[in-house]
Amino acid sequence: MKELTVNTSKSYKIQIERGCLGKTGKLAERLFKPGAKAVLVSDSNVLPLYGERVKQSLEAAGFSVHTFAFPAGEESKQLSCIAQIYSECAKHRLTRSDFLVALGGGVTGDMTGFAAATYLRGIPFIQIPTSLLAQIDSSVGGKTAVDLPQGKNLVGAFHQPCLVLIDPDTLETLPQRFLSDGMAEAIKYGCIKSRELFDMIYKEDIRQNMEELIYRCVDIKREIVQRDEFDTGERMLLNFGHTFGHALEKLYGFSKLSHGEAVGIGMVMMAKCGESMGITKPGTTNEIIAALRKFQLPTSDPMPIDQILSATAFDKKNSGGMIGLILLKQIGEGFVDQIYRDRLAELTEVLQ
Ligand SMILES: NC(=O)c1ccc[n+]([C@@H]2O[C@H](COP(=O)([O-])OP(=O)(O)OC[C@H]3O[C@@H](n4cnc5c(N)ncnc54)[C@H](O)[C@@H]3O)[C@@H](O)[C@H]2O)c1
Ligand SMILES: O=C(O)C(=O)C[C@@H](O)[C@H](O)[C@H](O)COP(=O)(O)O
Ligand SMILES: [Zn+2]
Repeated sequence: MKELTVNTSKSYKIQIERGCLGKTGKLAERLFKPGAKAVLVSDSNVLPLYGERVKQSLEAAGFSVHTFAFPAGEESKQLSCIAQIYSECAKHRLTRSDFLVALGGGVTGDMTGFAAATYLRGIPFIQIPTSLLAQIDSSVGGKTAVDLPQGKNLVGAFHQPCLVLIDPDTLETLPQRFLSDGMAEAIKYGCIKSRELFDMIYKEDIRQNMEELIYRCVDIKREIVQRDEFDTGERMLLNFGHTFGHALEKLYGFSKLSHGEAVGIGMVMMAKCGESMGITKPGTTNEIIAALRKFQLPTSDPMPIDQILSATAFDKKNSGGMIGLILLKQIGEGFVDQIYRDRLAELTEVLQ
């Protein structure tokens, strides 16, 4: 078992332990009054796999639990689904001393977190991430959101969970495509902060060491988020590959590319730009491509660059006429560069 504490505006624990789903009730007892109500939010794939285990654990601890599942997939990450979660909360008369539980991947976590941030102007929620991506990234740090047709995560709030429970055993049922999806974000951490982590991912049989991978990634994210909870500086590093990645997701209607696939392509594009500007160490792009290929992740996309650049208008790192770009000096060393948006075309010429 590994445990970490996140010290942000709210302090909370992250527990990484095989089989810990069955401990949800015991851990929630420390946070909520006996008899509190919970709405357990999940998706159509995950609820049948793990819903009963979590529900029973919470009920055994004296909580009253209602479940709600939405159709699995990024296409559900919309305001209409949030409205359905609100309806569940209202139907069961949740108060501010009650709570939500997000059981599933990043889509479940982001939506449940946003519903928790806004229902009654804020109620607590527990993150129980079941995809690799959610275990290493989305369950920690309090970014919650839904997509709009215009772009990714355009409506959301910062709302930290009160507990993150990570059971690596749930990865046994995760389809290969989504395991790879999570590996893209793991490679991201290596790129921005740790050559050692990057090498571990690239050179070792990482499937044998998932707990260590989860711990290392979450620890990097925790440290960054503690220093910049509200995304005004260092936290933007976690967006490496996301400016073009989010643009691609949006351009394909949030259906063709998964988040990790799009971010992987975005990282390659950024590394190429950095190399062509003479900022990034030569050979970095090829290293990233090789790491992504190890997990059968795509490394390029035929979408025309002018369309990608137009779609970046909705990136949250835009401010006035400037946009924050996340670039690498080398693997393990990311930095944020503010540039004038009208220079984007020139700086990305290498991608034509
Ligand atoms: N808030 C953040 O900081 C943050 C960080 C990274 C990504 N995200 C968001 O996370 C989302 C992507 O997350 P994701 O890749 O987990 O997507 P997802 O939630 O859609 O899960 C991927 C697929 O795996 C299935 N699944 C999840 N766990 C499973 C399990 N244990 N067994 C079987 N199937 C399982 C889901 O049903 C789904 O079909 C995107 O919307 C992205 O924007 C948010
Ligand atoms: O936690 C963060 O900060 C991140 O940027 C993590 C990203 O992996 C994640 O995809 C996040 O949701 C993107 O945030 P956004 O602010 O660009 O919507
Ligand atoms: Zn991401």
